[in-house]
Amino acid sequence: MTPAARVAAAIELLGEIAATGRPADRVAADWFKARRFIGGGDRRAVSLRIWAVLRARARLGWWLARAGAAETPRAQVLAWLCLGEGLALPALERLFDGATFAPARLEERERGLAAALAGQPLDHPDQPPAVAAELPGWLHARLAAALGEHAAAELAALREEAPVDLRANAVKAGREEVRAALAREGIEAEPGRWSPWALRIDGRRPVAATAVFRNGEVEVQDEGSQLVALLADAQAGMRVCDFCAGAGGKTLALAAAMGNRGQIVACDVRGGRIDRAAQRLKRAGVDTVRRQVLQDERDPWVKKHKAGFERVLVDAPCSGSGTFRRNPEAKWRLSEAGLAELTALQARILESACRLVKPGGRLIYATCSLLPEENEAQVERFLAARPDFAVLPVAGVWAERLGGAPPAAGPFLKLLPARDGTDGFFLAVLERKGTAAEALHPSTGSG
Ligand SMILES: C[S@@+](CC[C@H](N)C(=O)[O-])C[C@H]1O[C@@H](n2cnc3c(N)ncnc32)[C@H](O)[C@@H]1O
Repeated sequence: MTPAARVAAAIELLGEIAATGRPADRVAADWFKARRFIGGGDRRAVSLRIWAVLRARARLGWWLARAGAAETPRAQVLAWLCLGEGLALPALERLFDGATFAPARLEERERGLAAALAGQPLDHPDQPPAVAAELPGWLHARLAAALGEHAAAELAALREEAPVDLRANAVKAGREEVRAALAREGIEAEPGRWSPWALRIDGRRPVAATAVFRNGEVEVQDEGSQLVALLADAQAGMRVCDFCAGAGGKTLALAAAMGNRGQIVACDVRGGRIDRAAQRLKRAGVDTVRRQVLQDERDPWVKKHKAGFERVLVDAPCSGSGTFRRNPEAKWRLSEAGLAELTALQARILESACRLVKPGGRLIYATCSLLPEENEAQVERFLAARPDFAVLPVAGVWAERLGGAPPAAGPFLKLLPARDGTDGFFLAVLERKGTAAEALHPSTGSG
């Protein structure tokens, strides 16, 4: 591809992302799949540019509005080339030259726009805080309030690109073994800060193409996700339910924590996601997982298996506000009404999934959100309705599983990107009162 064709491709792909409203990574994957003639180098260059534009969307929009220009994908890319890549008018005219595969020639008003933006920085002191933080106004207000003294550092971190973490699959190999194998394939990795499985690699490397990935010795997984699975404290021989298993990221880690012994039931309402988990489980050498597609959270399967599990992980559907580094466009798809729907769903899931926990067993509630309405408030509401559950302070679980102390004090685990180097996560461990014997004669009538 010529440099101009790469620009044209970025404009086209951004248009597709805006039009479909689907997650940008999936739209991009489908777009490249339909254009297999685009080689690896071109693909990387186009991807880098569209992610850069998506990450800078609010600031680019602010500059475009100031110049009186509409916020189209073409204008966004033009503004990015000026403000993010430092190109001036002559270079832009060479890219927008109207040749085959190149973007159409610049119009007069676009030349004016480029002249107005040339030499300007992307960040400007007049930008409102929400624009500078790359967040919708309502969400900026909520996150800033929730993060308090951490707001400046964490909101800045959420704007940046996330690191790439790997999880050595303990079912097949130790961390040092995996690290050495990756090094032999040219990928340097450093041990993570918290999880005994974690390796962090430098930048975007083709991990999926390595032999060590293909034979299931390593998975791509944020260190925060690994900690959630470790703190679920699933042990060999236990019966564990992963209620919102999705494509099985945490299921795989739970199985590794259990030494691939015991039984895990991976549930989800999306059958397609669980099917994707099947391939990953096979590659990882995990054979303790049964898959269960649920109609909804109150599927009769739940009642049938009440008090049947020592551990129930609810990795709830959430705003994903702790992972905005990875999905920079997700925040623009979220609305206040959508958030209210999510919190109502989380409450319904907790209310139903808790029935699966044996007396003496644990319900682990996790989100990748930084918003208290999805986290602490959700747990408080649940505990008020279910006095047969009590909070198990996370520090004790952390000390037992990982040694030492969690990053911050408090009954729950809260991970913050800038402070802890992970995605943002929340985790609460709730123990069901009573002993295992009571499981046969549960005293609460709610089933
Ligand atoms: C945060 S994602 C799970 C990610 C997964 N645990 C992992 O580690 O890769 C939340 C999941 O909850 C599922 N979900 C949504 N509504 C649900 C419901 N009512 N009952 C169970 N799962 C639900 C979604 O399909 C989604 O896969």
